[in-house]
Amino acid sequence: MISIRGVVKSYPLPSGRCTAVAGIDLDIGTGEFVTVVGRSGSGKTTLLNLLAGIDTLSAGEITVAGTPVHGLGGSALASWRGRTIGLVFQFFQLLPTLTVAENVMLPMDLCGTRPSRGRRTRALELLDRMGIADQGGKLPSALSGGQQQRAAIARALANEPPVVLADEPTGNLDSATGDAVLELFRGLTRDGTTVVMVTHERDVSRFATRQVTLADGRIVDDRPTCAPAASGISSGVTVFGGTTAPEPAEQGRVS
Ligand SMILES: Nc1ncnc2c1ncn2[C@@H]1O[C@H](COP(=O)(O)OP(=O)(O)OP(=O)(O)O)[C@@H](O)[C@H]1O
Repeated sequence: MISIRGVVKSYPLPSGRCTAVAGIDLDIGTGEFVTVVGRSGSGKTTLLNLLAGIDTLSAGEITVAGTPVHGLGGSALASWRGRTIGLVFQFFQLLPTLTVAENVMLPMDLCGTRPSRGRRTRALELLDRMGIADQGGKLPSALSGGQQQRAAIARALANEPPVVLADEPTGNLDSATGDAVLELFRGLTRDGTTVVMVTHERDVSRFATRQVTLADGRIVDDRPTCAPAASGISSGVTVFGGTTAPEPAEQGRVS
């Protein structure tokens, strides 16, 4: 699903060049749940941004779902990203003036996926799957941090992307709510979605299938984890909404 070959990313600085990614080769298969860990400044976010085509390569090649990302630009890149990549961020990045349902509809609006009548239905289905069906009409600011991240994940899934890229998605959540997010990602992989997640937390091996460690822009470790088989989404289980993420724990989250 993802092929990374000889990837380098450097930034010009007044004092010289900063090499954030210093030569990475990596293959990630369909349905893998890969965590990318490493010290601050090791190049994790840069690598994720390169995968999403948010940043441009200095050297090398990246192919995602059969498309050479390095060969795309402008509207073709934006269209490809909208249909292929679901992005999840630490601070949710929901548009504050749109309702939660409208936020989830946004990727479909931008990419023209589904007839416009079907977009709201799809958004409400996704919110239901995330356990926040009753929050669709509210503005994001009315939701807890955990609920906002569920909404952001619903938005990321709107166009049924084969790849989800998440940058510290649990960094702003308490541990129970964060675990529920990780459980959700694990459930997605059962349906064949590939998940790559940057995290500072090393103790996520029970959710992910593989852990890649970066140092100074290079891979210094790449190993399978002992995560049990994925479950959840495809079996119809609501990952959130009280079954695996009890509300009392979420009330303690940072919002
Ligand atoms: N736009 C930029 N211009 C110049 N240098 C940059 C830029 N973006 C990142 N860097 C540098 O590249 C290196 C890698 O940064 P990156 O954000 O990828 O690391 P990270 O592992 O994600 O760090 P953290 O865990 O703190 O988020 C750092 O030295 C950073 O200062």
